[in-house]
Amino acid sequence: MPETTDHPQSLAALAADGGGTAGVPIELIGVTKRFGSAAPAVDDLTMTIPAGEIVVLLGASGCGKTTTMRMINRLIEPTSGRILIGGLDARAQQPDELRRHIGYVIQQAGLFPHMTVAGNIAQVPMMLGWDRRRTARRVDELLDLVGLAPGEYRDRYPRQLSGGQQQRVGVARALAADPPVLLMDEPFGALDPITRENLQEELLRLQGELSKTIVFVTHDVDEALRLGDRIAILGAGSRIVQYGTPEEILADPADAHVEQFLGGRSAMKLLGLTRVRDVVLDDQVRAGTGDDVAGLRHRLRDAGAEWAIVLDENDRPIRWVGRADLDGGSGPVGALPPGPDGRIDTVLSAGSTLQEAVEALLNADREVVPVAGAHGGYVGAVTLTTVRQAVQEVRERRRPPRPGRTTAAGTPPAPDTGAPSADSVALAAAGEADGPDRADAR
Ligand SMILES: Nc1ncnc2c1ncn2[C@@H]1O[C@H](COP(=O)(O)OP(=O)(O)OP(=O)(O)O)[C@@H](O)[C@H]1O
Repeated sequence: MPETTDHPQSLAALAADGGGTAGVPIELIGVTKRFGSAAPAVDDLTMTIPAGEIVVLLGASGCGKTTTMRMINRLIEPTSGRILIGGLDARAQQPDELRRHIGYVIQQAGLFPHMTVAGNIAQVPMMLGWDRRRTARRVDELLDLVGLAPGEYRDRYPRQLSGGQQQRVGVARALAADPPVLLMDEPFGALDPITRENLQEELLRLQGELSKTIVFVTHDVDEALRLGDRIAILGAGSRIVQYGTPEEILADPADAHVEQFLGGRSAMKLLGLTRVRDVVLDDQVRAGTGDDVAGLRHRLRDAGAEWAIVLDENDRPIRWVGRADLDGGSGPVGALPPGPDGRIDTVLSAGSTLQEAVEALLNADREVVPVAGAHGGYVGAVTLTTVRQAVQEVRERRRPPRPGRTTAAGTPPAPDTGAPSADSVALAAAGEADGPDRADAR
């Protein structure tokens, strides 16, 4: 092992001392796991999980997702291949030590029933030899972070918590020692849909603050699309069928298997991922309340339009005014009596998804819905044509060049982390012996 390098030699050294450790990349290189003589559970898997991203492993039951994940924290030892975490060979780390710096969240939280919430969260800090005061402070900080009031929850036992609260404690426990990597194995699988959605939102919020590298296993396509910066769709033996961003996968599914997996509603799902602000909006004839009625009539005629949108002095949409409302009128537009069909029920925000836009269009009385920018000012409008064009455009834009897809499957460009090269790290210190397969990490 080279002694003179400035690079850290262990994940413990990578983890800042309570100071907010960001994620590190994970590389799996030709990783295979065989259980006995059966076909490999994981067969020669090579993939890079970029630092600070949520990468979702998505695939049918038994395809090897959990085995893949558990090889990262050495709950399962690979039969062959290498796994680098932050550039460090996982085999060169003591398994226990490695696991203290890789958070692990499983279905139904896996909390110790005889320990309080605080006791559960304090497990890893105690193993790391933190003193009581520091540990107690960290427990409260983490409870706050996952949205549980420390005073109310720290002394409860797991049985006194709902499933969702238990899972929040599970996440707090996994984050206790501020690990750069979080492994989450179907963490929300046992929760009802509403709790599940809330926790997904919470996870995204947390990740916005923490930027960990998160490997997330699920069978649920919608969960994958919602959470993943990238999704790896796995076939038998964890073979990568497609690896890309949700938009890339929806816009250009690698094959019929992926399309089938996506549930055949890829256009609708793409709508849910695309924001109104990112598409070319339709423009409507605009009118200020002080504009002259006769002038507006001419403008509508010249534009071949039936309706204009009336905006207040701050450009906020007030109502629609039609050619028929203007006929025979004079003076300012703002003085016209409101027409029966001019009401604006819905104004979309620029942050709305195209799916929300379609819902608004279906519920609206007209085939156009205005969109407001940050301060409520009108920025354009959505019509069904806008939506259709946007989907086509997203598909074109997201579609990677064909030969590139082989690159996408396995190795997205890894950011330069300044981590040591694999060769600078001792390789075989931990030996090859199988670890405690199927044991749950604490
Ligand atoms: N300890 C073990 N001994 C023998 N076979 C195992 C062991 N663990 C997993 N397997 C087998 O390896 C394959 C992959 O299992 P794994 O749990 O990784 O799949 P998975 O994709 O996570 O499935 P699920 O979505 O159902 O959890 C399966 O065929 C499974 O039976």
